[in-house]
Amino acid sequence: MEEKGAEKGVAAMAACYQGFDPAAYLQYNYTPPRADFERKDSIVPWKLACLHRAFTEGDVSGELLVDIGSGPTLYQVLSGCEVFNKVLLTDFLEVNRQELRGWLQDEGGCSLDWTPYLQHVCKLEGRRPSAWTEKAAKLRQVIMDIVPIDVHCPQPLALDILPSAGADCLVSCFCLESVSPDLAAFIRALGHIGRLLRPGGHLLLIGALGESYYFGGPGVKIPVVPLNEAQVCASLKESGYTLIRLEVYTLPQDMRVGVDDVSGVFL
Ligand SMILES: C[S@@+](CC[C@H](N)C(=O)[O-])C[C@H]1O[C@@H](n2cnc3c(N)ncnc32)[C@H](O)[C@@H]1O
Ligand SMILES: O=S(=O)(c1ccc2c(c1)CN[C@@H](CF)C2)N1CCSCC1
Repeated sequence: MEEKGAEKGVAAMAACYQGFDPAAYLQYNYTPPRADFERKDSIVPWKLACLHRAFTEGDVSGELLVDIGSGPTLYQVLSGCEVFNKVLLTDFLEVNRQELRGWLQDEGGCSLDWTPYLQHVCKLEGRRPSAWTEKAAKLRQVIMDIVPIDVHCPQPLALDILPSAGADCLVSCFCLESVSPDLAAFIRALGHIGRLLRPGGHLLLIGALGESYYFGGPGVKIPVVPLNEAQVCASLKESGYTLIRLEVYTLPQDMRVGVDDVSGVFL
């Protein structure tokens, strides 16, 4: 009976995503006030700096970086694309894969101008902001494919996608807690994606704290598993990960703009 309940919850989540609107989602989360590069307490500089440090400090390295549940966004691989020769983007929805292909083909077919993000990461790397065109070219060069994924499947990707050894690094942002009907499904999904990773590989997991819903488009209210720090740590441990570092950012009041009820972000 329990299995049937889990399958029903996952199916209900998939149904919620049928109305997901990439352009609206980008507008809600990746434009000011949340994405305000002039504000010192904006979440963007913090998030991009965390990703820059994670990809450049310590021993995160190798050949293949896989982004789990990319959605229509690219910020999460702007540092990693300088460290890995191959980047695989993945998402459950064709509308998001199409949005990413639009950027990749560089024919104006995407809903958000990622230039400020590219310029900011160039600054973090000690390069002049005008090097953003080189970074964009680098990212287009290393993205090997944009493929379907389902983190609720024990085998989330098609069998022939990854090398037999697995990926050297996974990054996943605001995905698992936003697609899981409950905490048990969140933990199972952590285990499923862990099987894509080679032994000793790294997972950079970014997510929402205290969030119970978000809008994936006008009127598209999507339930989220509300997590606290302790649940994140316990879930990682239960699914076989060794936690290296956890950082938390508390969203300023004026960044709570009605598109969700998130209170913080962890990485
Ligand atoms: C909140 S968005 C996160 C997007 C992006 N990573 C970001 O940082 O903004 C959650 C993403 O998970 C995807 N998704 C939905 N169901 C999924 C599933 N079963 N497996 C993997 N991804 C799924 C959605 O299509 C959506 O792009
Ligand atoms: O932290 S954000 O404000 C952000 C970005 C994306 C999301 C949320 C928050 C909370 N709801 C999630 C629903 F899944 C999606 N942010 C937006 C600017 S760039 C860094 C990430």
